[in-house]
Amino acid sequence: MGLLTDLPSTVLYSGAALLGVTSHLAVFIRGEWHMQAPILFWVYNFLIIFIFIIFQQHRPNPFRATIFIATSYNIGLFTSISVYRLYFHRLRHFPGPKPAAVTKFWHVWQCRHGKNHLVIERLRAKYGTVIRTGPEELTIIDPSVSSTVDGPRSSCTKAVWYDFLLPEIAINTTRSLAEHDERRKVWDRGFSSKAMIQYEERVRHHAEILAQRIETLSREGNPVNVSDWFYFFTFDVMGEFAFGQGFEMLHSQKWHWAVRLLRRAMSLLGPFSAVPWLAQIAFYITPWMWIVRDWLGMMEWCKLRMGERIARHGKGTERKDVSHWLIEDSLQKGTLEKDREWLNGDAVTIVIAGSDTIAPTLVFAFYELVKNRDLQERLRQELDKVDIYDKVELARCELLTAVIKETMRLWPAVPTGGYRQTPGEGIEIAGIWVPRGVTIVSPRWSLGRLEEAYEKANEFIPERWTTRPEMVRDGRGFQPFSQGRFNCVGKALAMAEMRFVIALLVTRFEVGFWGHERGKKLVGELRDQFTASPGSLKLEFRVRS
Ligand code: HEM
Repeated sequence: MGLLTDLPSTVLYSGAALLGVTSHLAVFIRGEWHMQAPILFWVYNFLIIFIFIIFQQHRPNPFRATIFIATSYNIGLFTSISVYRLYFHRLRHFPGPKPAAVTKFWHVWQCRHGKNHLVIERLRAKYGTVIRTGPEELTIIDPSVSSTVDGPRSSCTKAVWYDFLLPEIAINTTRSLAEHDERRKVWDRGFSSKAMIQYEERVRHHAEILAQRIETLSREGNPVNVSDWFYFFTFDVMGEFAFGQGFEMLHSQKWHWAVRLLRRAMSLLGPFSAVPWLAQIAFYITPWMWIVRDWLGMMEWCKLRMGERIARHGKGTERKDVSHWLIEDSLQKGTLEKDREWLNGDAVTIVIAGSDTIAPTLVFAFYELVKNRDLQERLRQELDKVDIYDKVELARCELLTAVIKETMRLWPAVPTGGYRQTPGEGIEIAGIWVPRGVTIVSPRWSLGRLEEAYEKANEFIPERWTTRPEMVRDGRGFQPFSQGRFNCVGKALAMAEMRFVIALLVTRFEVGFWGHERGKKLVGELRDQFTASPGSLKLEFRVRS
């Protein structure tokens, strides 16, 4: 204690700065620390209070001395981190903004309006294909990346980002390959062709309600804000698949409060997903705060619904939904109580992954169909020739599938997300050697707009997927559902759902922009918060005679 109180101030502050440098070089330089962030936060604050108490008895101005000591430590720590990341780090030779190499906070600031897709586009224009977008992160905009990091021979894992939601755990957030593969087997059972038939019936039922609602609005001479209605539809469907009960938004014609919470909480993923350690601190230390409270409130709501869903399992009233298969597996293994966190997390996954992806894709598909009325008419002609209630016939409609694919290319539901981490031995990606432990970002938004990969890349031309294949110069980067072990388990359901909704609405209505609407808000207010969150789009649906 004497050492701390008797030493001259300059020696004390220099010692604190040296301790900062040492703690970086000896401890923090290795491994991942984001999950320890809450503990580190408490230890740091506890030590500061402790030093202040000691100084109170021995220093003339204890408060000032404590602040100086903390500041000296911080300066030592952050100078060491910055110098190391800029001049000695394994990624120092990669181009990119210097502040991004020092701290992820640079990216947080750039994404403060939820426009990561545009931030990356600006960086691509300035730095080219490979950009260091974080101290340990490379964004690589090359069509070959997906097959390298997600292909069958890849041993890449999911990156630190996926710890963002801990302690909740779910199939799409676990970073353990073994745990993921085990859980995936259970999920696959829930998406067997037998299970799919039951889901599709319910999708159709809800789509019919959607069409009726739209018809009522249209007959009353009202616009249809598809950025609301397509979300009402998808959330109602997925709520049923997760908890055996929808959110009833198609009936109430307004947002369910839990979905509102969920969507507000998802906005966290826009700017803050770059710093998962900050999210951990917020979850543990400030659970009462603003969006954190929304997130935790939404999780609690899902937990309660899942509890009710489990209670209904096996009773005569139960309808087979995705949760049925997850609960059934836990019951068979006798691990229901142990698996509760998985079941809660997976239920949230069903709702978010199933709704927040299909809804924006439908919104943008209709945006493109109203921009190009000739295309809409050609699609209608194709659909008028088939029985849209026949799933197989619908899947054979080439233009319909092409419209969906082209929408997913230009307006991907997951615009920049899907981060991977390079394995222990490092890996060659797009002809570059990337060392171990590096986060790889391969943004679909930018890949879909690569002129090297697509002729007239910024134009919506569905024929590139049918009669004009030469317009796809390099299709390897087109992975809207991802590929390999982490690929989308709901892909077939999603395609069937989107095909049916588009077919139903296009054959029943003629669709145009409402009034002076031209989609300015839709695109201008589009936010990238892992999934795409579009602005509003008001359309006019006129019942076909
Ligand atoms: C347009 C519709 C959809 C698109 C574009 C889409 C896209 C994706 C993508 C890109 C991934 C990989 C995410 C990552 O790497 O972190 C993914 C995973 C996943 N999706 Fe979808 N998805 C769609 C619909 C659905 C539906 C309807 C469900 C059903 C509940 C679903 C459930 C999942 C699940 C559970 C995963 C995690 C799979 C795993 O890690 O094994 N998705 N999806």
